Amino acid sequence: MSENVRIAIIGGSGLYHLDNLTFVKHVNPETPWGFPSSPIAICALPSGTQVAFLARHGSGHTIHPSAVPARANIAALKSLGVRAIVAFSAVGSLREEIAPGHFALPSQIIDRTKGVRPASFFEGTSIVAHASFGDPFSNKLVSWLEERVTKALEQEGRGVQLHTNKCIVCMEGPQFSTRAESIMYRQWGGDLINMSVLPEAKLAREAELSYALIATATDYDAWRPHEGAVTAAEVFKTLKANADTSRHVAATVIDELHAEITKDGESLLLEQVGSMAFSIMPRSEQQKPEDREKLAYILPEYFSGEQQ
Ligand SMILES: CSC[C@H]1O[C@H](OP(=O)(O)O)[C@H](O)[C@@H]1O
Ligand SMILES: Nc1ncnc2[nH]cnc12
Repeated sequence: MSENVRIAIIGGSGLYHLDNLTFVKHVNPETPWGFPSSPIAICALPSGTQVAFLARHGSGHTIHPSAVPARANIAALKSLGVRAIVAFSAVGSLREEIAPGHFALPSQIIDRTKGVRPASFFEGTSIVAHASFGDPFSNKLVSWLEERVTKALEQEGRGVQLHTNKCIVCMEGPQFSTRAESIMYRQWGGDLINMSVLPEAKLAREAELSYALIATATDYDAWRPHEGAVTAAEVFKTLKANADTSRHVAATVIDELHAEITKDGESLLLEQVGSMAFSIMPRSEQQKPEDREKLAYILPEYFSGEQQ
């Protein structure tokens, strides 16, 4: 079910719709990994450019971070024709200078999930692949966004600062970290913490989609010695303002991003396209046809048609 939509926005806690854009319709593709978190809203800018919006935890925030159907989400977006994802996430700050209300573009991830989330499209199949993940975000998309998001924040005029080149820790949750863990993550080089960037970023990589995260800080987690540890109530205080700014940022960058990724010739922003060619283990004689069919949903270039 291909729509004429090349960009997706994934909304996290507090960001459940893009009501600053014109709603066109909902689509709800069933993928080989089930249905996405909620129906995907196709929205339009005044120029006519369309964007797919998906609420990570469902539109009523009913899905726990460990239970987000990330494979279905990424597969569904790819099936619509999406090539680049800009994901938003409410995060804790592990650094004094990243205050609640600030935004950040991370460039690295430390994985503290506990192996309970399916993290690969290849899991459970007869096909083995090892995607390259040293640079877990699409560097070109991230640096492209840096300038545009900075401009969008200045234009909004609320004084929201953008931090770049940060490292985000992804923990399992749903409980927040202990003080000891929070201090340890700082020592490891962590700057931000959330419960959602993984496996989302890994799956986007396997599906050859460009993926960047805009982290929106809500709290200082639990590392500050003379301050209380984070509570959900504290997070809620900044969610609405962060969501308003996120909608403004999204609406500001989408047209230019769409033009960039659909321009003639190789777009600089589609650096992931073709990357899985060297990640799939080549001894293909024993690959099961039903597994190839399943994987063709996200990677038709490699798995549809006759086995080589
Ligand atoms: C509501 S606090 C914890 C919750 O918020 C973040 O969600 P998201 O990344 O979808 O914005 C964090 O990752 C946790 O899931
Ligand atoms: N302190 C925190 N830890 C994990 N996820 C979060 N999301 C928002 N704040 C968080």
